[in-house]
Order: sequence, then C-alpha cells, then structure tokens
Amino acid sequence: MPISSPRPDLIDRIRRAARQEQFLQVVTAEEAMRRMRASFPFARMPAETVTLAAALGRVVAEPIAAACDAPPFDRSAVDGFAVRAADTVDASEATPRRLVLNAEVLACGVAPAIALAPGTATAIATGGMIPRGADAVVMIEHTELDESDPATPAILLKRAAAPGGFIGFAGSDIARGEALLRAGAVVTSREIGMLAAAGHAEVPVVRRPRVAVISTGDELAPPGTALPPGGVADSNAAILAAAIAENGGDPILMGILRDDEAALEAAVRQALAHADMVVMSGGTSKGAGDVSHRILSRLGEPGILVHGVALKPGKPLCVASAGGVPVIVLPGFPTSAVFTFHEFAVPLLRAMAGLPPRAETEQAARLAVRLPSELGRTEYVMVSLAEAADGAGLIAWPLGKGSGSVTAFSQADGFFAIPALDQGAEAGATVQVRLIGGAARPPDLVIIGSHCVGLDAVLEALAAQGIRARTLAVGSLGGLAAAKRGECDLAPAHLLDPKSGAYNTPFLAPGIRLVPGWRRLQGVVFRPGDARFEGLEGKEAVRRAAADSDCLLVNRNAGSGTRILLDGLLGGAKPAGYANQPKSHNAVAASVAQGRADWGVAIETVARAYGLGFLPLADEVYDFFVPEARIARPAVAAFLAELHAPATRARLTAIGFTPA
Ligand SMILES: Nc1nc2c(c(=O)[nH]1)N[C@H]1C(S)=C(S)[C@@H](COP(=O)(O)OP(=O)(O)OC[C@H]3O[C@@H](n4cnc5c(N)ncnc54)[C@H](O)[C@@H]3O)O[C@H]1N2
Ligand code: MOO
Repeated sequence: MPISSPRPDLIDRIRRAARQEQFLQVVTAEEAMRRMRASFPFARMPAETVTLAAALGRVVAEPIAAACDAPPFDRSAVDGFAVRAADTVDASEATPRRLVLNAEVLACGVAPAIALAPGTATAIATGGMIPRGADAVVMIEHTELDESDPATPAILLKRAAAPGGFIGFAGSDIARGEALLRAGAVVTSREIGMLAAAGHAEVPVVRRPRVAVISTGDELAPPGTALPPGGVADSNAAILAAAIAENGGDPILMGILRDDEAALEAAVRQALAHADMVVMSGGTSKGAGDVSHRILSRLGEPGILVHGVALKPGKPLCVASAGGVPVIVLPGFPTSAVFTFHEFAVPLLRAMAGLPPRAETEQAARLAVRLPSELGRTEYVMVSLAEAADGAGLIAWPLGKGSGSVTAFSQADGFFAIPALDQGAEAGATVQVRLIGGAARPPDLVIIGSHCVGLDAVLEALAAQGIRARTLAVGSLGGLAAAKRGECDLAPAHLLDPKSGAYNTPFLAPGIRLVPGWRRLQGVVFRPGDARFEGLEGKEAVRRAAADSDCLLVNRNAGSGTRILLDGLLGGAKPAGYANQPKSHNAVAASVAQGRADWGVAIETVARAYGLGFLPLADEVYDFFVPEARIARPAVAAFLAELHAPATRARLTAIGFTPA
C-alpha cells in the first residue's frame, strides 16, 4: 500500500537519519580503545571497609597483615600429656618412665596454672595450652596410668618424646605482622577463613563501581510482562546487569526510557549523580542516534570520544566522558550490545573494580562453512565448537543468528574475527576461536539439521545423564551435508522425495545410516474462524488458498522438508506471499497468528501452541542421519538408547508425535 501522507515524525526521522552520517565517524576498535584509555584512568575505585560476612567476591584494596598469631599460643596437637622431653629420654617398653601427674587438666580454653616441674606431666587436650616448663606432648595411647600410689597418680611412659613433639607453636601458621593478603586478591571463602583466624572482623575492599543501566526504546517492556504488538522484552538490561556484577560492578537498574530526548537526558543526569559509569543500550544507530549524541554532548567535557567503530557487531557504539564519568551507549541489538559491552566496557569496569584483565583463551578450529563478510568492518562470528569425526581437532559452526539474536552470545562457545579487509572466510579455513566463559568444552553430542520439539524431549533425558548436546537448526539438507562431511553426530531430517513419495531413505549416502525417529502431522495452519479454511480438507484448502490472491501465504525456506511438501502440493504455482520464507514452523505460526499472513504449513504441535486452526496434509517422517564413523561414540549410543526407551516414546506420544 503506498504511503499517501507520510506522518511528520516519519519525515523527521528520515531527515535525522541523513544527518546522522555526520555524527558516525567510524574508527577502528583499537583507536576506540586508545581514546578510552587516554580519557579514563582505568584505575581502581577508592577503598571501603566491609565486614567478613559481606566480603565474599570483593577485591582487597590494600595489603592486609595478620593482626595476631595463629595459633595464638603454643598448643597441643593431640590428646595426651605435656612433658619435658628431657624426662623421657630413656623411656621404653622395658623401662617405662614414671611421671607424676600435676593436679590440673588443660582442656581447650584453660589457662595453665601449674608450671611443669621436672619429673611431672600434665594432662592436656588437643588444642590445650602448653604449660610453662613443658616442651613436648605425648599421646595418651603411648602411656599407661600408674595408680600404684593413690596419693600421687602418675603415668608410665613407654617411648621417648622429641622436643617440640606434638606442639603447634604460636604464630607457626601465620605470624602477627605477616602479609596475609595482597591488594587485588579476590576474597573467597578461603580468604575469609584466614582473615577471621588472623584477627580481622572487617576488610578493606575496593568500592564496587556503580554502573547505571538504562534501556531505551518505545518497544521495550520489562521481562515477563505481556508484550503488545511490536513489543520486545528488555533483555539487554538483565544481561548487562548480570555481566556488570560478574565483572566486579554494582549494577543500578534505571529501567526503560521511551525515545524522548528530555526524559532521557533527565535520566542520564540522574544516573550521573549516583554512578561511576553509565551504560545505555539502544537508539545509537541511524535515525535515533542523534538524540543520544545531542544529550551526550551536553553532559560535560570532553563529551563524545567515539561514535562508530568498524566492527560487526557493534558499529554504532558510542562512548562519551561526562566530566570524567564514562557513558557508554551500546547498540540495541542484543548480540551487539553484549558483545560491545564485553569488548569495551568490561576492560574499564574490571580496572575500576580492581580486577585483573579477563583471562582469554583461544583455540584453533576448522570453519565448517564459507562465510561472506562486509568489507571494511572487522566481523566477529559467534561459533559453536564440535569435535571433528576424523580426529582432526575442532570444527567451528557459525551460529548464523545475526546481531539481533538474544541467544547467539549466550549459546556460542566463542567467536573469531574476519579481518576488515577480507570479504569472507572460506570453508575449511583454520580460525582462532576466542572462548567465551573461559573453559568452554565441546558438547558431547552435536546435532545439526532440522529442529523439532520432539528432539528436546529426547535431549532432556540425555541431560539427566549428564550428556550435553548442542543443536544447530540449519534445515534437513544442511544437516545431511554436515553428516556427509562427518561434522556432526546426528542430522535430524524430514526430507520428502517427491518422485517416490518416501521420506529420508532416498537421500541416504555411503557412510551414513538412517535411524528412524517419529512421525509428525503436517498441515495447513490458519486463524480459527477464518471461513476460507474452516471445515475444509487439507489439500482442498491449499488449492483454494493458492487461487485466492487476497489470501496471503507464509512459505518456508528452500531445503526444508515442509517446503518440499508444499511445493509438491502447489504443482508449480506461486501464490501470494510465496516469497516470504522464514526458516521454522514457529515463524510460520507466528506470522499467521499475528495476521501478517493467512496460511502456511506447519506441524500440528506448533499450530496448537499458537492457538491456530489445523488441517492435516501429510504424516511427515522425522528421522536421524548418523555418520557411521560416529555411531559408536558413547554419546551417540546413549542418544539411540534413549530414543527407543519406553519413557521417551511415551513423552513423544504425549506431545503429539508417533514414535517409529
Ligand atoms: N539504515 C541503517 N540501519 C541500521 C544501521 C545502519 O548502519 N544503517 N546499523 C545497524 C546496526 S549495525 C545496529 S547494531 C543497529 C543498532 O541500532 P540501535 O542501537 O539504534 O538500536 P535500536 O534501533 O534501538 O534497536 C535495535 C534492535 O534491538 C532491539 N533492542 C533495543 N533495546 C533492547 C533491549 N534493551 N533489549 C532487547 N532488545 C532491544 C530493538 O527492539 C531492535 O530490534 O541498527 C542497525 N540499523
Ligand atoms: O554493528 Mo551492528 O552491531 O552488527 O548489527
């Protein structure tokens, strides 16, 4: 439909977008970091004192010496008798030494009153204070009570004691004044124990940098609230707050702000009054970017340091210094936001928190597929790692979800860079993958192909056995190709061969086996009550809808089993909407449910989940291609066992599938 009278705010937005070009002065990531280092001290915050109970995870601000000795006095390490070693020199089984017992028992916490005279011994407990005159302790089991003279109870000692034997001397663990913790140490339960033993009830720690978090965007709603049409859950604030805490900061959630310059400026000023750093997300790019740009130039000198970095994700990053306080505006796209936060904000945050730079681990891997890349921007590609079947190390599978993904950063094992001057990376190229989260290890089971909720039911059972699976939804044909290259353990597929009408078997190749999975019902989905579909038989509905130019289809991507089915039914026709080709059953259902399309083909379970009408078309077979080279792997064997287990079959049946 043509726009007959564009709204003034739309015109304004287009004008602003053009102006925005003047603001975005893209620099390299290195230059951006150099400017940040020149403007911010990258130094730890001042110290504050906290109690031991509040010290966990904090960074020690200054060297801490032991305030007292540990142990605080010479003490016995065993239950027995304090003696003079010289009195025991000749003691043996044959010639035991008789030592007269002193009239006190040195339990823990008892201060000795009687000095130990030659020829005597004092009963002492483990932890008891060594009396004056004693220089060794003998264990009770190496003595015998001698009550031959009831007036003077004594012990018979059958072996010699070495001077210092079984005595823990004062300060032997920590001596008063000895360095206990150095500045920069992170306080764990172990440090807390030492501090308590060495006489400290409190500890000077680096004050946590307070980081205000602001999300901007008219479309945003707090997580968990019902989303209006066009609404998006504010996930950036949640992930950023947690990442701030993980990196030593104290997040202050300022909430969601609408795209309103005055309100946004007021919020940023309020944040600056309390915070040591301000992190915003959204509204940095074309059209809206000049709003934050204008605000940031008014907040104090020197103002904007960087606006635009030659990075993907992360191009519209904006960094300003409001009178020395860092204000970092991250792109709104979730992957871009969290990636730029880790690259640019985290180094500064950790320095302010007194934490060392994050340890970075790299691992070489072979890129599974060819990737084109935009010239002029360093592109960071989020990847999953899998072990190659041929034992040739790791394979990197791009997640392929783009900057708008909320899961790419969370699900990736790491990322690698395609340099700004390269137009892409070739399949098979060796790439250096920087691991996210430090100790990522490849999953036990790599599943690449078509996704199905039934698969989740099997994987849940595997997870209960501690087997971690990674699934990459690339479609049936993509999975089959990966299986042929030996790059996955399982390739779930529902490939219909239009000639024979058979599923999957016609696609078998040497070195690949087919393990039957389950059947699922495919059908036409439509909004309930739509008279164009209600009551029709599936194939008839397809015929009528395809002939109605007002009835908009949402198709599926080429290579998907559903697409092959639909193309077969359409017999070469390309009804209205045919070019709209999302990649999942869910996207088809969402499109119909939200009225962007009127019909599509999806599986019954998904139709039900979206409250849609459903007209059965075909029983679709969902099986697993398994490379023979991988079939003996324990995780694959466990998967196959679980697949056929009665409990799994019952679960699959309950959610609407028919196990093979
Ligand atoms: N014509 C052009 N358009 C875009 C360009 C460009 O150069 N020319 N750059 C693209 C790039 S690169 C990025 S990155 C994004 C960044 O856009 P903004 O920073 O202005 O972000 P928004 O438009 O506000 O939002 C983008 C996207 O992210 C969602 N979003 C925003 N905030 C949140 C949040 N707190 N939690 C979850 N999701 C959020 C928002 O709903 C949008 O979907 O611009 C490209 N466009
Ligand atoms: O540079 Mo933007 O951050 O990718 O999509």
